[in-house]
Amino acid sequence: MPAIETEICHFFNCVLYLFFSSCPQSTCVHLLMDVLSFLLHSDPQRLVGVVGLEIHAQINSKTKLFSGSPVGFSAPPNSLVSFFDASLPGTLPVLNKRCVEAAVMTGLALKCTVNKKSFFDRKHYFYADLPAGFQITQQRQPIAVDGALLYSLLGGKKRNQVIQKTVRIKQIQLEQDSGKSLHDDLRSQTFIDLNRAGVGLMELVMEPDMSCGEEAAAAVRELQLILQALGTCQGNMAEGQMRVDANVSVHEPGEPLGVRAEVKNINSIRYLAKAIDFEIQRQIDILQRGGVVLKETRAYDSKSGETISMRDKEGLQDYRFMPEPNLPPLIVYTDNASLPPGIDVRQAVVVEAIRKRLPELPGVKRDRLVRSYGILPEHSFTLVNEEGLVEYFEEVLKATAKEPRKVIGWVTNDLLGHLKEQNIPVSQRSVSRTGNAIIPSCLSPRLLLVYVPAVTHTSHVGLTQVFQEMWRSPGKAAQQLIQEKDLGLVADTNQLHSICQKVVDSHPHEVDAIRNGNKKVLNKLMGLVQKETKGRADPVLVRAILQDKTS
Ligand SMILES: Nc1ncnc2c1ncn2[C@@H]1O[C@H](COP(=O)(O)OP(=O)(O)OP(=O)(O)O)[C@@H](O)[C@H]1O
Ligand SMILES: [Mg+2]
Ligand SMILES: [Mg+2]
Repeated sequence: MPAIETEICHFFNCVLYLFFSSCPQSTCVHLLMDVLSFLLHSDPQRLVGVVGLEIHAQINSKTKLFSGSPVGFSAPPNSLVSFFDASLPGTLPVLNKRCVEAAVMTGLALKCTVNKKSFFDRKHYFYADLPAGFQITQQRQPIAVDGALLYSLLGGKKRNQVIQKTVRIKQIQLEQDSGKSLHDDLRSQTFIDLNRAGVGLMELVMEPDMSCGEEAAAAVRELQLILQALGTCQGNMAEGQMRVDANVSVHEPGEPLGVRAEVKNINSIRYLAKAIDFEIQRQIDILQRGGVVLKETRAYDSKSGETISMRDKEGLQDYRFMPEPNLPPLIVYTDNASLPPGIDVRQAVVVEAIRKRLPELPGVKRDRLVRSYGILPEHSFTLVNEEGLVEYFEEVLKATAKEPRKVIGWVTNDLLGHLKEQNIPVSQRSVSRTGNAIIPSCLSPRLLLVYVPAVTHTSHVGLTQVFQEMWRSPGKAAQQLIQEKDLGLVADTNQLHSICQKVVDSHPHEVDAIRNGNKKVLNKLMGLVQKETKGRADPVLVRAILQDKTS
């Protein structure tokens, strides 16, 4: 709060104090004073949002965290359930090494400290899809702590300035997923599907370092790309493989954090941004009206675009955490040299061995693309954002030996435009919707090689036309379309001669300029010839003819 405002508040406080302290009913009065003083100190105009995320990422593993049942999304209900998943008495957990390795790898990629020793705990709550009545999680000492996620936003008027941000990762804990409740409203029945019960989760807890929906969305998108690059989580939010709880509060900068409301289980990045921005505004409105923000759990309703109260969090807090008695401490080893004698190496989780397997992460990939190909940073974001697009871009570059800046324009505008229009992910480019060869052939660099020389060397015009025709006429080969639609390169010397002559005759000033040594003007004449031929004239021939006619 600026000095002058502080002075004013202080003055009012003194007046209030003098006024009320002379009154007899002092308790009541002090309460009133507190409220008034709060209202004077808090300036709702200066309130800003604070966001901290908890992200549940399903571990990409063939089997569950503590049982051998397979993991699958759309299997028939209760077909992937072992006795342990159903919590039958006498069953015991057996830790899945693959899940531990996934959490360690994710921790390393997010610059966390990996705890050599971590523990499993029971978190008790009652819900029909949790047959044991508790979830095995890591409350006391999780597997990884104190990391950071670097992410970027596109800012500026044209949204082409890359703004780098960081959010701290408090911890990554291993835990079990719960089952699913399926509600049949018509018959007022609830069915339980335990296929998901016991699937391995990584809960990533972020510090409250973000301030709005856009930042949270960018951070979650970056995390999703990282997890997908690592292969530790498939990251498909629509299938619930990544679910986000958004903790939101508002406060005045420099003042302590406000009371948080937790918007649970958001399963789309777009909704995440909307839910957070709605929630920030809702809380600001409450404070501006002089109200109080409740500590509660809320849900996002995508239809109305609002968050709705689910339950009061205050009363819910007693999870009765206790150490999981059926699992020993989880030990991971720094390197092979630190393995104790007699241990089965195949059973051990070795951090340095996992570090060596870390792939190129999205941030590093983007930097490399900008450095090696001279493309714009925002284009590197587009490439990395679409699964398979970087590989495709590099294939095209290699096959055509074209300027990277040209290829990027074609790939990001034409190709992505068409794929988005048809709602086809780039990664599925080899799968044709129409069942014929149009998509793979369109997107194959080998095909580009076939038709690039046949269309044009200079502009994308011909190329784009062929491309569009191929989408319109599935199954037809590029060469066939070039002939049928007359899209080929105009290389007929007589025809080009007469077009060039026409251009030369109608531009005597330009011709004089060239003859007087201003060779750049030749480009203008070349442009005019291309205009006449709709960009399909062979530029090498045109240049030669024009040079001849203007010499
Ligand atoms: N004042 C605040 N405003 C916004 N976010 C906050 C605030 N205080 C804490 N957070 C965020 O709330 C989250 C707390 O997560 P944590 O898992 O520690 O506890 P929890 O939400 O109480 O437990 P549960 O796992 O049962 O949901 C963190 O992501 C943290 O950044
Ligand atoms: Mg949590
Ligand atoms: Mg929480």
